[in-house]
Amino acid sequence: MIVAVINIETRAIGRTPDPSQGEVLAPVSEDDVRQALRGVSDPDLKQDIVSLGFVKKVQVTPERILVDVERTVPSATVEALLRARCEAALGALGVAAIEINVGFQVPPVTIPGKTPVPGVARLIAVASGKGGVGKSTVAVNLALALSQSGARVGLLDCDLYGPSVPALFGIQERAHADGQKRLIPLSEYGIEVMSMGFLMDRLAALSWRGPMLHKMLSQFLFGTRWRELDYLLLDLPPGTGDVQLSLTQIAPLAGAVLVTTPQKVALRDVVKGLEMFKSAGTPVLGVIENMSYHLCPCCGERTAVFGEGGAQRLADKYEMPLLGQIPFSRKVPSVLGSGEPLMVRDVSEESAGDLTDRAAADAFRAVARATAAAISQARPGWAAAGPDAMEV
Ligand SMILES: Nc1ncnc2c1ncn2[C@@H]1O[C@H](COP(=O)(O)OP(=O)(O)OP(=O)(O)O)[C@@H](O)[C@H]1O
Repeated sequence: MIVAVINIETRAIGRTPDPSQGEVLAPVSEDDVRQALRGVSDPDLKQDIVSLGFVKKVQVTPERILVDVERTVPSATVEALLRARCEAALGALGVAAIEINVGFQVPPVTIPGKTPVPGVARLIAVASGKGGVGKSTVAVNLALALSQSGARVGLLDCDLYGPSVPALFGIQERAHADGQKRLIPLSEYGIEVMSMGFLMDRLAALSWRGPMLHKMLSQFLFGTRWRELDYLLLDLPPGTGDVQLSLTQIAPLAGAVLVTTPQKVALRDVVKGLEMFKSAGTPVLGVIENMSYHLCPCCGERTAVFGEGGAQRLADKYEMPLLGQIPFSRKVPSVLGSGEPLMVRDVSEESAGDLTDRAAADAFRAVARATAAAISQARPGWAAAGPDAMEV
């Protein structure tokens, strides 16, 4: 009994027991390990990893503790940090070797009344109230940033009348169908991409009415051979027209992000998008403010060209997160059409990338992290079908 008391004290102060003083560590149990890991907070979700259900396996022998941690958000960016936090928490247990494996699995979401998209775990709509706010640019770079964080990502260009994703990726090829008449997405920089631009002549004008648009969107979503994607991003046309309404009806959206600039006119139209998603039961993950500010490449001085704080005020008013602020970047527009989005370019100082490009790339990475965290906790279907609607 006395030994046990000494042991508890020994663990609590985190030092190696001294056998000459009669200190012997009692065998560490799985419960001890889980208890210690309750003190480890997930860097993105800000909750302890045990309550989040991320601790999947604990194995304890007198010489070694093995822990498998499986997150629901891509882990590449936080793997080392989380491993270090776990090691620090378990170090006090006094076992010689500690092995922590960190991985992730994005669990698929099923929304009652909506057909799942084969091969896709979570669909995220990228929408804007106004045209020209940089929605497609954000969608492409967000897809790349998510992919760089370890996720398998696809991008569906839902702008049937004016597809811009092929130009942003620099894809000239046409898409083909397989033996079962399913469209095969094109692949660029590790992203699976499908767009109307891969099926028709770039210059051909399309004039379809609602039912035809609906049919084409269904074909793109359910008739494309997506290959085990964690996230499929849908780049919506601006506004709240036929395509957006069709998509909110048929696509099992796990969430939506709204892209805006800081200008009043753009912000005002974001609210319409917000209402549209709300009435469809699609959680709005947050707002992304693009062209937020300009950084002087020489001195780093920040200028709010279109005004300051607009998206933050909107986010506060409608109780949604501001997922990030993306500054003007010289490399974003200059590469339009050349097929090299900012997130695949080397913008390091050594390669003569300037401050504005590095700031934009950092902002896209931060937006991707915030979006992945938000989608992992989103509860689609609540507004439409009540809190029990979602099955994960
Ligand atoms: N952060 C940025 N810095 C500099 N230029 C940008 C930035 N974001 C977007 N742009 C430029 O703004 C223009 C509009 O961008 P984009 O085509 O992505 O907008 P959009 O909202 O998708 O437009 P639409 O929906 O009307 O097609 C493009 O020339 C693009 O290069």
